Parts: sequence; C-alpha cells; structure tokens
Amino acid sequence: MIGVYGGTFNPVHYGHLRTALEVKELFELEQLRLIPCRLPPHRDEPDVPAHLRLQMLEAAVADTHGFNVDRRELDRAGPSYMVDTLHSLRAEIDNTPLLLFIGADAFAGLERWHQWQRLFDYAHIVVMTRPGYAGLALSAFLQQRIAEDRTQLSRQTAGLLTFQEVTALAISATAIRELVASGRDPQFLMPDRVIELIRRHHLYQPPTHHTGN
Ligand SMILES: Nc1ncnc2c1ncn2[C@@H]1O[C@H](COP(=O)(O)OP(=O)(O)OP(=O)(O)O)[C@@H](O)[C@H]1O
Ligand SMILES: O=C(O)c1ccc[n+]([C@@H]2O[C@H](COP(=O)([O-])O)[C@@H](O)[C@H]2O)c1
Repeated sequence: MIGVYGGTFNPVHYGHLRTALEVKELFELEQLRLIPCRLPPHRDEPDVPAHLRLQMLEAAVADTHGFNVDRRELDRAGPSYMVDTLHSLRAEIDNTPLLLFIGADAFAGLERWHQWQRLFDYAHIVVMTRPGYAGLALSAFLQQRIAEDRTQLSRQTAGLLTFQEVTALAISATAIRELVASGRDPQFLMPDRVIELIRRHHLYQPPTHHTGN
C-alpha cells in the first residue's frame, strides 16, 4: 500500500512528521508520499512560496526511510486539487491500494473539496485524529464507505473510509507562524533544519522597519 499525505506545510512541523511516521508503520506502507500543494484550493495563497515550503519539507525528511517528497502539485498550474493529484498518481500505480491520509480538521471540510466523491475512485481515505477536532456526523455517502476491517483496505485498491488514532500533538503551522512572528523560539516543535531555513530566509517574521538613521 502507498500512502499520500498532502498539505500546505507552511511550515512542516512535528504534528505532520510524527503522525506520518505512525501511519506509515501502522498501515505497513511501502512508501508515504508527502505532497506539498502549490496553490491551496481552499485558503489564501500562502505568503511563503511553494519552493521554500518544499525545501523545508525536503530538509525535514531527508534522512527518513520510506518518506518521499512528491513535487507533482508544484508542477501543475491552477489550484492544487487533490482529485487531480490522485488521478495522476493512479495512472502511475496499478493495482496497489492508495491511502489518502487527512487530519480530522481537513476531513471536516471534505465535502467542499473539488469533485470530492471522485477521490474514492482513486484512493481510500484514512482520517487521523487531531486535538480539538472531535467526531462529526457523516453523510450517507461517507457512512457507506466505512471499511469493515483493515484487511479490506489491502484487498481493494480504492473506495473505502477508515479512521486512525494517532498521538495527539496540538501543534499547528498557524501557531508556529504566530510564535515566530512574535519573536519566540519554535525549537522542539519542528526539526532544527527547518528552523535554520526559517531563519536563513527570514520567514514568518514581521517586516523590519528602517528608520533611515
Ligand atoms: N498535529 C497534527 N495532528 C494530526 N494531523 C495534522 C496535524 N497537523 C497537521 N495535520 C494534518 O496534516 C495535513 C496538512 O496540514 P497543514 O499543512 O495545513 O498543517 P496545519 O498545521 O493544519 O496548518 P495551518 O495551521 O496553516 O492550517 C492536514 O491533513 C492536517 O489535518
Ligand atoms: O482538492 C481540494 O479541493 C482540496 C481542498 C482542501 C484541501 N485539500 C488538500 O488537503 C490537504 C490538507 O489541506 P490543508 O489545508 O490542511 O493543508 C492538502 O493536500 C490540500 O491540498 C484539497
């Protein structure tokens, strides 16, 4: 089975990395593709350009076996719709189940995603727990997709929905951006290599005002 973990990764943090490692182990994935989006379809365009978000992600997982950073959304014009991403992945990967991992916060908005029902034509969806986001009522469409058990996910290449508890880490990119902007230290929320890149490129810091003196 191959996993897909998409995100804005602005910036990548241990909430992403720890949950990614846990699902890679729990689902015994051959590989986990981390896919940064170029233009998020559902939120304002990030201030940090895609190539820097990609660089931070690549630095974060450089030494992690089985994690692949997949650049396909960066090479595509227009909004980075997940259905297009899965469609192109499926064209390369025959007969292997694809698992799309999304956090409970992102899952709450799934039915607003572009052509969301088609996601199930290409992949299963695995919803990971995230602190602050409790269970929500499922539509009949989603209820019908719930996998009976884990073995069903490996017997079928796409089409099912399941839920996975992961270590609760209340870390978010929004909180990190705010922390850095207020001059505080993000150490231990994300890899040091990512922090080095944030410093080198002066990311998330308030603009410095020159007095002219
Ligand atoms: N701490 C976490 N626990 C579980 N899932 C997470 C966590 N942080 C992010 N995710 C999941 O990772 C994916 C990508 O998230 P994203 O890159 O938007 O990070 P974020 O921290 O949610 O960012 P932001 O605060 O800017 O919204 C989403 O599916 C999200 O639910
Ligand atoms: O395809 C869509 O319409 C769509 C709408 C919202 C979110 N997504 C994807 O969901 C993933 C998580 O989104 P986010 O906002 O938590 O970074 C990321 O890969 C987004 O591109 C995709």
